[in-house]
Amino acid sequence: MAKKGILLVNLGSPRSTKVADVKEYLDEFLMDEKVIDFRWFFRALLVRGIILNTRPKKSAAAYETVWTDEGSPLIFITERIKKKLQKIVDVPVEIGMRYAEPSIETGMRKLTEQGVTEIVLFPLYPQYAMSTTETVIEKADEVRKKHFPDIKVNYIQPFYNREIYIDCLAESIREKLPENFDALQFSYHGVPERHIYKTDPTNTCNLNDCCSRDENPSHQFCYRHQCFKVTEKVIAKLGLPKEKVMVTFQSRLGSDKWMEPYTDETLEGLGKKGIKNLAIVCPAFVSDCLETLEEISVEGKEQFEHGGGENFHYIPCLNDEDRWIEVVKTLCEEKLHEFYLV
Ligand SMILES: C=CC1=C(C)c2cc3[nH]c(cc4nc(cc5[nH]c(cc1n2)c(C)c5CCC(=O)O)C(CCC(=O)O)=C4C)c(C)c3C=C
Ligand SMILES: [Fe+2]
Ligand SMILES: [Fe+2]
Repeated sequence: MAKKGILLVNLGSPRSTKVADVKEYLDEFLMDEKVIDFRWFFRALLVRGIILNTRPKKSAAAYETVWTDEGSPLIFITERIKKKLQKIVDVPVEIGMRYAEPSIETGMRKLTEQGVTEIVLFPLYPQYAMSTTETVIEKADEVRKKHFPDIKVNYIQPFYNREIYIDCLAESIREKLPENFDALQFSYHGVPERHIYKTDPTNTCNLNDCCSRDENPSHQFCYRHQCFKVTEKVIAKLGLPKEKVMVTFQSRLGSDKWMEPYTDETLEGLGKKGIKNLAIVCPAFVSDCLETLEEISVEGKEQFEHGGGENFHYIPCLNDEDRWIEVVKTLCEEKLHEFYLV
């Protein structure tokens, strides 16, 4: 009789805030062809010849500001999600990171050591992107074929449009919204525009109005559409007027054209537009991490205040909130049942 298990997969963090460890992590991350999508030679030239000469020091200093006694927030929050989920499901649960440790291989090994032969793998990203969902699935397939050829893996799809997730996110935001705010900003992690074109098998997305349409063949693989959809559904639940809401994209890297508008430039300009009280949320991330705790809560606040803003209110990610753990459980159980159906 097959034994089932759950593997929760998140992005991963360096093992410590030492510059050498951050460099090793960034090397693995940025040398991933699904992240920097150039041929190996040009990727290595850019990453190892340019980025890794300066970025590790800067990133290590940033990690230093968010690191705690428990380590990287991204890792210990994923660990907490695992522990809470384990209490309410009756199959083993492990975590694995796309980059660094504990790796996907480590997570799969821990599951197989408990006798698991069928894994439900959950990439913890609400929206599909080549640099997140797709690279996780590719890596997990590679690991499975190489080390665990006899196990089956079933993947949970991006859940950006699932009502249970939207309800959960909307409720979480509602509870944390300040009494008075002039605008609510949805800041999603950006991707280069090229990635969206590249992963559109239908060639019907031109990164224009089509991403906001209710129906378009490209939506299943369009990160931009999926960010807009989450925003649209959440503000409908919250009963907020569109005029009070903004969507922006953060964390760009390099000189390519990334999706616009950019979060940092927007934040600098809000004060002059009369937005003095801002609430901001980052729904591309289910757990708080460097990109929310440092880039938004600290740097973003400074950018907003520099531009004349007064009250900046960061709304934390879902992290290990009980209502979110229930959503994780439901999505996992749906996939666990698919195993019974085949
Ligand atoms: C949530 C989805 C994410 C997408 C899409 C994404 C794309 C993407 N990221 C980079 C470059 C960097 N991202 C970094 C950190 C980081 N990115 C995500 C998530 C997405 N990235 C998370 C959760 C984190 C935080 C990790 C942590 O340890 O807390 C970093 C490292 C930090 C830094 O130096 O700024 C880089 C670099 C690219 C190039 C990209 C798409 C092409
Ligand atoms: Fe689109
Ligand atoms: Fe990133």
